[in-house]
Amino acid sequence: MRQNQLKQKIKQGETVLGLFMNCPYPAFIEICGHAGFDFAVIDMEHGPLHPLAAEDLCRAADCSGIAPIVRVSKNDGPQIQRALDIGSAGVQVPQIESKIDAETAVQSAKYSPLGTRGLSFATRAGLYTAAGTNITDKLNEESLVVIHVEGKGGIDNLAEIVTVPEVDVIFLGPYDLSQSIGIPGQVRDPRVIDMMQEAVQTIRKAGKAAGTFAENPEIAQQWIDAGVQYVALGVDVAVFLRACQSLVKAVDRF
Ligand SMILES: C[C@H](O)CC(=O)C(=O)O
Repeated sequence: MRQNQLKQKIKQGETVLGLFMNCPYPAFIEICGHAGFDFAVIDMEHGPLHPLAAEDLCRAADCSGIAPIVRVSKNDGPQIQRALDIGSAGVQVPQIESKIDAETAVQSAKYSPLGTRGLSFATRAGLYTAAGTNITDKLNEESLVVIHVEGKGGIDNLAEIVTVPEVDVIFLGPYDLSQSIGIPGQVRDPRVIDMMQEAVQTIRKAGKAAGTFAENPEIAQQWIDAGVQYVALGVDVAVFLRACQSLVKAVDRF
């Protein structure tokens, strides 16, 4: 899948499946593409990734047609710009609490006239040599903007947040949501699930795509059935941990 096909798929109402990547090893993201994932979230919020490693992950993603999306550590213009300059197909911006937060994220992600993203083509996204050409409209069109609503404040302001143009996906973070209502980590608690289900309806009614995180395929399926289109199924390190645990458990060592 070419990078911009992710956005097309989402716009056509298809469900897309990805996972979070914390590991800097390019082969892992390439393998995820071969496995059939549509996107990988290169996690610069909770992962230990250096920008050079993130750029190599974007490069490796292109080898197997998986769309690399960078999650920045906060709603910060320079970070969002760099994430797109290194060749990601889009950005995920955490902790959006208000309409102004969402507008700020869009401004940082888009070139004029939609935003204030700084312009240099001496970047991977600019193919290093594209100076003098006019591809800002194309890059604006292709870049995917995913915002995280993951606190009670964001949920309270969701009806306004969903009106912001150029936001493609509103990602509900179950862990941060659970923490924001005083039950940290209890992502299967009905209070979290009810809040998320209601949010999915608000997002869909506004014509946006809803996204979320699922720890396993059963939970992913439940959210897909509830109308979530952009599903991050696990985190690379946790997937590796579970695989290691099942190997160790499978051998009888007396
Ligand atoms: C795997 C992610 O960190 C999920 C997330 O953002 C959440 O709050 O949940």
